[in-house]
Amino acid sequence: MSKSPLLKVILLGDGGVGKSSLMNRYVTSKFDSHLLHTIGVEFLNKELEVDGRRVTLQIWDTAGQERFRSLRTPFYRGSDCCLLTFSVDDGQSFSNLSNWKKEFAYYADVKDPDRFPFVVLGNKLDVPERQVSGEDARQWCRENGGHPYFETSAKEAVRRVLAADDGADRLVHANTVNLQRKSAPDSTCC
Ligand SMILES: Nc1nc2c(ncn2[C@@H]2O[C@H](COP(=O)(O)OP(=O)(O)OP(=O)(O)O)[C@@H](O)[C@H]2O)c(=O)[nH]1
Ligand SMILES: [Mg+2]
Repeated sequence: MSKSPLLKVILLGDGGVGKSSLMNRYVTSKFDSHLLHTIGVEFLNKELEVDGRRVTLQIWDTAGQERFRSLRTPFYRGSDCCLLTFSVDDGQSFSNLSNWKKEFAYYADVKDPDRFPFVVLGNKLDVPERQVSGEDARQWCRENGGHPYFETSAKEAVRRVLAADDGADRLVHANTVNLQRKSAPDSTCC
């Protein structure tokens, strides 16, 4: 049998917006409220079936803090999809999306960023003090290339999984993001 195609997906966004938490949530049901900042990059592979075809999703989690810039940028090349992540309780992380997009396009050598499959994630939906509305985020996506937008909560997702769990020690079967989908104005994806 032929090897399943590899899809490289990279998570970018300010330090602390929850990139590592989202990646951890995708693999196990763990949520750590005292997670340490990532240094450099980490990745994991996940086998998926999309429309009847097996693919290997290779998720790259990067360090968002400015001081780690030179450690993360060499890993942008060859990405098939870029997840631009901000936190809905942090307006600055939302304002920085344009910078993340530019940084990615430059180091990944993307010729036409508006045609590249970026997906925008607004994380920490569970936090009550929201600074960025869903409408603001959707507007940014519309004006910057029509990127799909999903609201997420690494924390709430894990809570729900644990609540639904009957106590068996099992792995989470995470939702998959449909990269073909053009826009999803009201979608939430935990
Ligand atoms: N309330 C809440 N807290 C979250 C959520 N996701 C992450 N956090 C918390 O936010 C903090 C930062 O999360 P990380 O996943 O380390 O953030 P990061 O984007 O990987 O940060 P860097 O590695 O520095 O780039 C941690 O204390 C997490 O527990 C969420 O959905 N809700
Ligand atoms: Mg991290």
